[in-house]
Amino acid sequence: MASFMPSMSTILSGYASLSAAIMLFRTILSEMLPSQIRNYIFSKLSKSLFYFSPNFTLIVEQNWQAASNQTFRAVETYLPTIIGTSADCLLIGSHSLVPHNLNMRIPVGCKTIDEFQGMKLEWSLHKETINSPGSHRDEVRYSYQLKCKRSDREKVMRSYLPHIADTARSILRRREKLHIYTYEKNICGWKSAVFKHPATFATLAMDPKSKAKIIKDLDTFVQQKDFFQRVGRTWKRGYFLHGPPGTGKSSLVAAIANHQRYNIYDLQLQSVGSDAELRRILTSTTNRSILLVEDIDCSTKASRGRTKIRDEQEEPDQGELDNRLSSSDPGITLSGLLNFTDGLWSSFGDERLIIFTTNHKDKLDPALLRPGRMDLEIYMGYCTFAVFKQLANSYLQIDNHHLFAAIENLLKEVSVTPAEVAQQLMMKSDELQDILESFIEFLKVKLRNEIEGGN
Ligand SMILES: Nc1ncnc2c1ncn2[C@@H]1O[C@H](COP(=O)(O)OP(=O)(O)OP(=O)(O)O)[C@@H](O)[C@H]1O
Repeated sequence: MASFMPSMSTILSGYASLSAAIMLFRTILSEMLPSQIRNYIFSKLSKSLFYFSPNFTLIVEQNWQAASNQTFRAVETYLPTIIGTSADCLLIGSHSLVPHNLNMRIPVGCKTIDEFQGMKLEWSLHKETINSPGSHRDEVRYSYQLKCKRSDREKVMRSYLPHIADTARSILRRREKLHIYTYEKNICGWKSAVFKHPATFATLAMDPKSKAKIIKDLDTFVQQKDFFQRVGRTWKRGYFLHGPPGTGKSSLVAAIANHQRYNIYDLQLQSVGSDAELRRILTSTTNRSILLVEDIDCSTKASRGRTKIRDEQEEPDQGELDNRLSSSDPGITLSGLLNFTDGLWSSFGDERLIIFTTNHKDKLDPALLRPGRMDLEIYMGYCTFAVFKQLANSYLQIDNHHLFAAIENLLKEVSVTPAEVAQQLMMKSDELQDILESFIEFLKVKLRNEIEGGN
């Protein structure tokens, strides 16, 4: 046994040779190699050594308890900011040919290293295809994996993950591109497109007091996180927009999205088969977004059913209403809809707006508009003189004109929508006088038709 043991002098001489070799190697590196090559070798060496040391893995899946996982979203937003030379492969793409406008992500199976407060953190993206029984379509799920040293685990949880959440939040707040999502029944999910609607509160013509009230409401809402938490309510707000077609309801939604920098989930309730499907769809929406249900009067069995029921009896109880609405044909029930404004909707998500629009408020079930359900009711009406002046300022860049008095008088008598006024003011002529005279003529004809139609 002793014969296999090296002697002390052998160990010492071996140690001396190794030290000399390391010193020589370091001298060669620092004196003979340029600093860039030196740094490159050190970074490769430390990266290789690091690969052997991580022994703790954190997994961030796309969904968390049946809803979209906000940590996944934060990581997805954060990683492009740290992808540097350490990534072995990159996924790139863009929505325009503007130089420097490339988006970067790590592709599935590739790795990138982040450094934070002296820790090395290795990220990778993974994909899993799940064959759900009874469904003809495979489900694809993504997850991020974070590998680090076990000894760094506490620091990762305490400092690194909050750092990712903070960075992602501030990126999302000044996100350049907004998206509009529409629900596609055939893929059972949301399909996104870049949202580029130019409407803003500056271009939207509406009663100045109402406009100021909405802007104040929105600005207050974003600052109320602590308030909602304190009073035990979900951080959400509901707006109900109504008025005739062409009065700017969609433009107002776009102005709100641009003001808040919120994505829009545009939900056509007709495309949703059942309350269960509605719940699934809604839990896959993200925070800081608008859930938009346009033309709610013609999109639910809730509103259609009500008319039928109203003919039969005055106040059906909720259970009866559900049964009637769901027994024959599938679709969303009134209670399903109310569940996402009050019940279910209140139980998940942060910083969300829900907006219903209709051209026919009178066709809606009053239960939808009961106090406490929608926080703000906004009427978008026919063009008043104040609204006309805003449109004239936008389209013609004028604040006054001697023909304004005639227009003011006519607008008191004619029902004309801002969309119609905008169309008239876009008339192709260099002469302001021609445009306004032609607009006056348009109003007179409309007035004549209204009078004749009324007789
Ligand atoms: N209040 C307004 N301010 C500025 N432009 C407006 C306004 N209302 C309408 N417009 C112009 O008319 C177009 C159509 O308006 P918009 O679609 O917003 O009306 P709407 O009330 O949503 O109509 P609908 O009920 O038919 O969907 C807009 O793209 C915009 O150019």
